[in-house]
Amino acid sequence: MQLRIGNGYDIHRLVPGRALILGGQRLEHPAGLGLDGHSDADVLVHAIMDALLGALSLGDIGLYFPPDDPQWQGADSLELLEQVVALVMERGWSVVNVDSVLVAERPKLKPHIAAMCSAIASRMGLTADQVGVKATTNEQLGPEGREEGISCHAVVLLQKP
Ligand SMILES: Nc1ccn([C@@H]2O[C@H](COP(=O)(O)O)[C@@H](O)[C@H]2O)c(=O)n1
Ligand SMILES: C[C@@]1(CO)OP(=O)(O)OP(=O)(O)OC[C@H]1O
Repeated sequence: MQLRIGNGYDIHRLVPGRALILGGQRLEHPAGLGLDGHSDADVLVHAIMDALLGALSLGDIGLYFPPDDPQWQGADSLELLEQVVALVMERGWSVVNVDSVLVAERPKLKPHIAAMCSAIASRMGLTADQVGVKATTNEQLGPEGREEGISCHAVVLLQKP
């Protein structure tokens, strides 16, 4: 059996007047902020997509969904994730597991983690226990700590018989 590992990272700015969508869940920010981007700016799903592509040296999400292409304006990142998983599966690979960490000062993400795992797992053809989503503050340090943005790191493991 062959194994491949991939890692992904993304960060988006927190701004007024935008929705806050993480792992496909629409959340409320206490200051009414949301994530800016060409798509729905779901940093968690973007980091997972980049980890999947990275595991097979297939480039990054900007290659498949260019940020200057109007086709992806307001895109639902979970739908893009389905397309990236298809690229992986058509090459004979399957996902062993996904792990990720969201860096966000607010809102409290813990109550939403299970829903994020279920939504991501269902779009990836996995069970929720194959998808890890964790959250940490940045202890008020750096851009995430100043609530200028939310970032996410993700890793995936792929296997091929
Ligand atoms: N936006 C967040 C950040 C953190 N959590 C949870 O709180 C725990 C402690 O966070 P620290 O940054 O102080 O280590 C963390 O392990 C998460 O369970 C959260 O729910 N939402
Ligand atoms: C999926 C895309 C599509 O525009 O989303 P964006 O909201 O632009 O987010 P970013 O992580 O900056 O780049 C990835 C893009 O491919």
